[in-house]
Amino acid sequence: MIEATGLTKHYGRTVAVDDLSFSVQPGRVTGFLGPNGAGKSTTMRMILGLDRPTRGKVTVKGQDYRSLREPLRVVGALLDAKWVHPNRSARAHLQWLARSNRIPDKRVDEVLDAVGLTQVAKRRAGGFSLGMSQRLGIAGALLGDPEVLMFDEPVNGLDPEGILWIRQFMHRLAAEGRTVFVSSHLLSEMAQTAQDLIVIGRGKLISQTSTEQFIADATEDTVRVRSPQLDRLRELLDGRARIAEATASDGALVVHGVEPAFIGELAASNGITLHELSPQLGSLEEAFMQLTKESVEYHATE
Ligand SMILES: Nc1ncnc2c1ncn2[C@@H]1O[C@H](COP(=O)(O)OP(=O)(O)OP(=O)(O)O)[C@@H](O)[C@H]1O
Repeated sequence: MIEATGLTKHYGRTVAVDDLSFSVQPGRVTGFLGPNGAGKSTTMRMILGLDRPTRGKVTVKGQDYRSLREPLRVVGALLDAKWVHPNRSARAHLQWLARSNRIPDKRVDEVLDAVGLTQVAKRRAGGFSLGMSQRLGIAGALLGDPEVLMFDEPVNGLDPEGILWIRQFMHRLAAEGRTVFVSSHLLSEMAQTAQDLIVIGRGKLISQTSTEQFIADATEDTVRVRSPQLDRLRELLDGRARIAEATASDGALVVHGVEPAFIGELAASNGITLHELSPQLGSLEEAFMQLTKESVEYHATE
C-alpha cells in the first residue's frame, strides 16, 4: 500500500507535484496516468526516497522509504530499464544487486526464471533488446520478493508481444496480493492493464477511480448500432425520451443517452436483427485529453 498526503515538489519555480493525495491498494494493478511532464516520475522518485518532497509525505506500508531497514524486500522498482552495466551478464548484474542487499544467490535464478531470461542469463546485458532489458529490470525489482512494485512507463517502445507479456505479468503480481503501481501517458494501454487509475495533470490529482468507472464515465451512453432494419430501429428510438441525439454515420447509427443493453432489448422485443451494438471506446482518449488538456497547454506555453 502506498499513501501520499499533500505531496508537493518544487524545482526552483517549477511545481512538478502539487498537493497530491492518493492511495494505491494491494492486490490490484493501479495505473498512474498523466501527459508528459505531469509529475509521474517525480512522484515515483519521492516514493523511493530518491527525491525529497518540498511539502507533504508519501509512505509505503505506513513507513517513509528512507526509514525502511531492507527496502528491496518491501518495494521493488523499475524506473529505467537501461540502468545496467553493459558488459555485465544478466546474471552478474542481478547477483551484484542481490549481494548488495543481502539477498541469497539462489533468488537470482528464481527471478531469471520468473521473467523468462534463464536461457540468456550469461549474455552481456548491454546487447539486450529493449524487451529483454525490461524483463531484466523487472527481475531486479522482484529480487527482494517485495509486496510493492513500481514500474515507470514499462511498455514504452515495446512491441505488441512485449506489451502483452508485461501486462500479463503485472496481473500475475497483483493476483499474488502485491501492490502494483505503473505509470503511463497512454490511457488506452492503461485501460487494458490497470484495475484502478490515478490520473494527474500539472502535478495535481485529476481523478482517482476504478478503470471500469473511469471508462463508464468517459464513454457514457454512446453506442454504435448497425442493423439491416435501421430505419425501424431509429423510429423506435426516436420515441424514447432518453434519446439525446441520433445521427447516421457510415451506415451506422450513433446513439447518445442510452445504454447498449437498452437498445439490445428494444431490438429483440421488436424482432430487429443487430449487426453491431458497441459502446464507443473512442471517446475514452478524448475524455482523457479533455481532462488533462489544461495541463498540456500549460506546459506547451511554458
Ligand atoms: N530534476 C529536475 N529539475 C528540474 N525540473 C524537473 C526535474 N525533474 C522534473 N522536472 C520538471 O517537473 C515536471 C514533472 O516532470 P516528471 O518527469 O515528473 O513528469 P512525468 O509525468 O514523469 O513526465 P514524462 O511522461 O515525460 O516522463 C516537468 O515540468 C519537469 O520538467
